[in-house]
Amino acid sequence: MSVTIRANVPIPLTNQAVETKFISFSGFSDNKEHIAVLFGQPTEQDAPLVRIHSECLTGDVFGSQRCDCGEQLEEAQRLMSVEGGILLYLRQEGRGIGLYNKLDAYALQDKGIDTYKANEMLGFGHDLRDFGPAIEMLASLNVKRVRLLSNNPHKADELEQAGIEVTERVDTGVYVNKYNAGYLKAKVEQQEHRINLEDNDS
Ligand SMILES: Nc1nc2c(ncn2[C@@H]2O[C@H](COP(=O)(O)OP(=O)(O)OP(=O)(O)O)[C@@H](O)[C@H]2O)c(=O)[nH]1
Ligand SMILES: [Zn+2]
Repeated sequence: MSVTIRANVPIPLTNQAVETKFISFSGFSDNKEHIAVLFGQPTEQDAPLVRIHSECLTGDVFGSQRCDCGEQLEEAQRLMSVEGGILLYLRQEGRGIGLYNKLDAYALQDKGIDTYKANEMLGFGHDLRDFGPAIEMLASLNVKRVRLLSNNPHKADELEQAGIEVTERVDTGVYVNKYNAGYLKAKVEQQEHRINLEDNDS
């Protein structure tokens, strides 16, 4: 399994202090358009800040409050615009079930089903994500050590198992509100996400 860089193009972003480059790849086995965004010259750092972010159209683009994805994406860009870093944006919407199915899962959640059970009721696993493409992108960028911006210990495990050293797991902020409180609570209770919901009133 290996991917190669297809294009490496500067794309200036609003309010970025450092240069940003979008890198596309050839050779993903799932044929999806995963992308790496480089802030500054992170590949020259010993262990750059890395965020592996799974696509969430509702949160990332429209600022949905049903999850914390939009805020986490914004935070990653804010931090990386100062210290540099690599944002790996994986096209696996809805933890891999796709947008339409995610909306079906939301409809079930509105009837009181939790986020993981809703996936299962629709006939999916609770999390269908594959972090292989992120590992392949890091390998092709020659990045062997990272500081991982995530509350999800499973992402760190996947990298370590693939031989990429996680020198530090950096917690993201806690973005709880009345619409996403149940979703975040399920992540903490069922998937050991490190999110301190205690100090935050929803
Ligand atoms: N199936 C399903 N997917 C959801 C739901 N809410 C958010 N998502 C998806 O969950 C994924 C969240 O991805 P990330 O933010 O990268 O990962 P994470 O596992 O929450 O871990 P962090 O790195 O701490 O953010 C995205 O693909 C969202 O589209 C939901 O209720 N149901
Ligand atoms: Zn989301």
